[in-house]
Amino acid sequence: MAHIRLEDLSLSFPVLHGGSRSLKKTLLARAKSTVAAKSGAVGGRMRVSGNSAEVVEVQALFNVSLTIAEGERVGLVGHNGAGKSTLLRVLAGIYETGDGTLDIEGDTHALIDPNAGMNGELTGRENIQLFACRMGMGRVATQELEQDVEAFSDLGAFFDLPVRLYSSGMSVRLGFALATVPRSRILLMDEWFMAGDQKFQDKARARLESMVDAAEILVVTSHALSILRQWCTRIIWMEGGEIRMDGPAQEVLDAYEAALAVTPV
Ligand SMILES: Nc1ncnc2c1ncn2[C@@H]1O[C@H](COP(=O)(O)OP(=O)(O)OP(=O)(O)O)[C@@H](O)[C@H]1O
Repeated sequence: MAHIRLEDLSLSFPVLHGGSRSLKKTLLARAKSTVAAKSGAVGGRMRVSGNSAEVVEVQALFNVSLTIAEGERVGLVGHNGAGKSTLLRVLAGIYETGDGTLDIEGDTHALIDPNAGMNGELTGRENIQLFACRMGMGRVATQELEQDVEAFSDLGAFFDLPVRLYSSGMSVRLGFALATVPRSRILLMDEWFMAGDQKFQDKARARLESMVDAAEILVVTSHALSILRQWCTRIIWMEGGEIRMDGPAQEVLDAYEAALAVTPV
């Protein structure tokens, strides 16, 4: 049975080294008042590193423990910098779990970066062929993948031009079409996957929904609460790197929306 278990995970990023004393003082003073402001906060906690007084670090996650069982569709909500994307990256294995433990049963697929693995000098088609080669796919499977991505991304002649010439929206089309091909038991998804122009978004939504239906566990981060209400059975509300509330989707989203209504953003 697929599951995710995370115990006492804390993760911080160094953001300022040495010298700049006045900047360090300003950052720490600001951080103190931001954390105190609770739901109106932005970003993780800032503190002077325990190892070196010369390093200021952002505590992106702090003592996070959770268990996600098969069949659960979990949405992550919270203010900007609350730690949602960092948590998603930990679950995807992109960040190491320095403190704490992570136990995952089931293969994961992370829809986090639309341009992951893309080479700007190669054309869209060549990038797809390179991906197929890395995945050890045979000739027929590669051709099918190429046709699928070409049709879905709808890039016309640009499919055969170098990716560095694409607009950001065109890159999203190619990245999305490719990233949504593999199927896995655990699907981790950042909200940019719901972006794009309206025509593409409608097509993308249908493709995503079939992926979500096929996955055994979904963890998605989004500020689009209507999508979370539609897709999720459970919501984890993050605040300053910690879990503020975790429970049934409707209950947590109602509480979150009520907090947003009384807190100027
Ligand atoms: N690579 C990094 N280096 C330094 N600090 C980082 C890095 N990634 C994230 N942070 C910091 O960690 C904290 C949590 O960031 P994270 O991206 O997880 O927030 P988020 O909840 O996804 O925010 P948003 O809703 O704005 O996308 C923030 O204070 C951010 O500044």
